[in-house]
Order: sequence, then structure tokens, then C-alpha cells
Amino acid sequence: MSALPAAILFDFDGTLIDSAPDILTGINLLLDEENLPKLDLAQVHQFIGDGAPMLVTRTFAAVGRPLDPDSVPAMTDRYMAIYESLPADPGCVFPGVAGTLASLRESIPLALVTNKPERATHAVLRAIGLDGLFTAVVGGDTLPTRKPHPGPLLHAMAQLGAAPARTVMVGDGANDVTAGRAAGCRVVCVTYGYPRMPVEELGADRLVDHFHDLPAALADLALQ
Ligand SMILES: O=C(O)COP(=O)(O)O
Ligand SMILES: [Mg+2]
Repeated sequence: MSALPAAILFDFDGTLIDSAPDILTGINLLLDEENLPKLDLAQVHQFIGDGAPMLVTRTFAAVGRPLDPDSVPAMTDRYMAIYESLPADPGCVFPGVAGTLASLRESIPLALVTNKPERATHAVLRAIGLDGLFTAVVGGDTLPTRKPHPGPLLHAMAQLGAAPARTVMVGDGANDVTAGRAAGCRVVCVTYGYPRMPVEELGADRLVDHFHDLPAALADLALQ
């Protein structure tokens, strides 16, 4: 990449926000309704990143009552109703995120590409004061495909008018890297998220330990 990116696409859970505690609260309320035992935070970290239906599927398998595939959509709807009824913790934004995004946005259009369902994504963005920063927001149910499919990234780039070769995807897990590569983007991963495998093995172009290191990583990519 010979210049600063034409656009930056961001993952949400594990990259911009430490959403696992709020997700755990919602999942445990659902399990309580079903008279099932609670999950702990370490389990939820392992279950986030592939969208709400997969979160619910993994949860019920973990507590010993695997769901019939036909019952996953209704159970997911119930989970999302609970999750959306809970106020998102404004303190869940990772350090450095708000200031860095505000500064990047002055010169580069930003988009959010998450596997979290779109309506809940907008609600959380409002609750944490990050709404208005993103020119495009693509959720896990916005399109028929979700990450690791490149479709949501291509959709966001089309909305931003940005060429993939000049766009950077910033995420925390394998889905972000796979989707970013398939879409033709460069990829930066944060090392503090919910990766489910060693971050060094994700295959990102750059790793950042802290969100405020992102502009330097972008500048470093631009020198290549
Ligand atoms: O799995 C989810 O619901 C969201 O995960 P993501 O924001 O990391 O894509
Ligand atoms: Mg993530």
C-alpha cells in the first residue's frame, strides 16, 4: 500500500469493545429461564465472534443440552431480546478506541463490520457514544453471509467507495483475517481480543497490543 488507507473496516466485539461481560449477563439470564447452569466469562470468550446463532448453539452444547438445529432461530431471538433489553456498559470500550477513531475519521472513512446482529450493534453504538463515527455499519444479519465470508466487507467498501487494495480490516480473530484476505484487504489484528487461537498464528499483516498503536501500524503498512 503506497498511501494511507482509503477506508478502514473495524470488527466490534473484542476489537473496539470488551462486550463479553454484557454478553455473559444476557446468556446467563437465558440459561436461567431454561433452568440450566450458568456459563463463566472464559467460556463466553470462546463462544463470541461467529454471530449470535453460533453463540447460542455453543452455549447450549456447553451446558449439556445441545439444541436441535430447528430450535436455534427461536432461541437466538429470545437471547437477542434479552441482550437488547440490557443497557450496554459504556465502560466496555477498550482504552484508546474513542480518541483514535475520532482522529482517524478526520481523514479516512470508517466502517463497522461485525457478526453481531445489526439492530443490537446500533443500540450498543448509541449506548457507548460511538454512533456517528462510522459511514457504514454491517451486522451479522445485514446480508445472507457473515464473516469469514468477504461479502460484508465488500458491501461496506462499496458503501464507502473504497477499493479493497487500499482498505484495511482491523479485527481480533480468524474470521476477520479470513474475510479481509478474501476481500483483498490488508489486515491488522489487536492482541487483546477474543481470538480463540494464538494471535501470532492469525496471519495478520500487523499486530497491535493497544488500540492507540493503530495509526503507527497503518503508517508502517503504507511504507510497504
Ligand atoms: O459474534 C458476534 O456476535 C460478534 O463478533 P464480532 O463483532 O467479533 O464480529
Ligand atoms: Mg471480534
